[in-house]
Amino acid sequence: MIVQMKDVKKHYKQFELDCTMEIQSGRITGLVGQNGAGKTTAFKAVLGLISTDGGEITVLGKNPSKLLPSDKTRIGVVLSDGGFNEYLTVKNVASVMSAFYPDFDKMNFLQRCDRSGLQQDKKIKDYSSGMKAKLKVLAAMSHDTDLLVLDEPTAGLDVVARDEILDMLRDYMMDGERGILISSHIATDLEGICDDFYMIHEGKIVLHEETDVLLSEYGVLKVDEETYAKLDRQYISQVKKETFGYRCLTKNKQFYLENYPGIVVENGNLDEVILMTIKGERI
Ligand SMILES: Nc1ncnc2c1ncn2[C@@H]1O[C@H](COP(=O)(O)OP(=O)(O)OP(=O)(O)O)[C@@H](O)[C@H]1O
Repeated sequence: MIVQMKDVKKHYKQFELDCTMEIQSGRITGLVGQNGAGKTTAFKAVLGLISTDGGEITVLGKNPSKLLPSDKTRIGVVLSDGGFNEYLTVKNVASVMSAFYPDFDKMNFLQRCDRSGLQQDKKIKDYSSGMKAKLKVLAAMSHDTDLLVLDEPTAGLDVVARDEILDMLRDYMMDGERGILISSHIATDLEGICDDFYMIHEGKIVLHEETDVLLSEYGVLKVDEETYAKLDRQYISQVKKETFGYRCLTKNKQFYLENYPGIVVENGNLDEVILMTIKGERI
């Protein structure tokens, strides 16, 4: 286990985090949630950047406050509100990284920047958002890490730039001993790359599921009132009233496909699950 959070609490004036989550090696774990749900707070707790008010956190076998500089070099980080000084060039960034990380491979970093179209002498302020995002991810991966913590690395990017970043992350995972914790509010990004994901809502983890299970076993039933009244609801987890009747989230779509051949059963996807979990009622 690379990261373990157990009942981790953080109180702010109008917000309370209560988070239990695990990140295993060889896996990409996603954290999804609306704006203000607590993703960045959870990430900062994992990284020891904020104090917590309860619970236990273990990162690479230690409490975050006990991580030595040599442990911290094993963690690559992209925070949504972080970044390099805009007046630096890629070459300057490489020099800064060399000073911080003994195992930083400058040549490899500069080659990868070149391949990603990042000109070495251009100031960061003159890069597009996509290029800035790629630079942050490349820098986070440029030293020998076991864990990447990426808070919204693809936010605000077009589909091509997003895809390039997701490809970089797939490359990074080729060595199976590593793990990634990534947040995004673009569900399709996480579906395409994560092995499992957690959903956070108002500071609480409301769902943890394997992506494969979600895509193969979850489904959404759309039924009129009459059908809903007769429906066996033992495998329905959330329900939402619609103009046509009811929209129902199930973790066992096969049951309804076999037993109710007449009704509409759509395949589950992360967007639907998020919507139903937040807007629907639990039954
Ligand atoms: N230092 C702080 N003091 C008070 N409240 C805070 C502080 N940091 C975060 N919060 C509050 O905690 C809540 C969760 O914020 P957080 O940044 O973790 O959400 P998020 O899921 O990352 O959202 P976003 O996607 O918008 O970045 C918000 O209501 C925010 O206002």
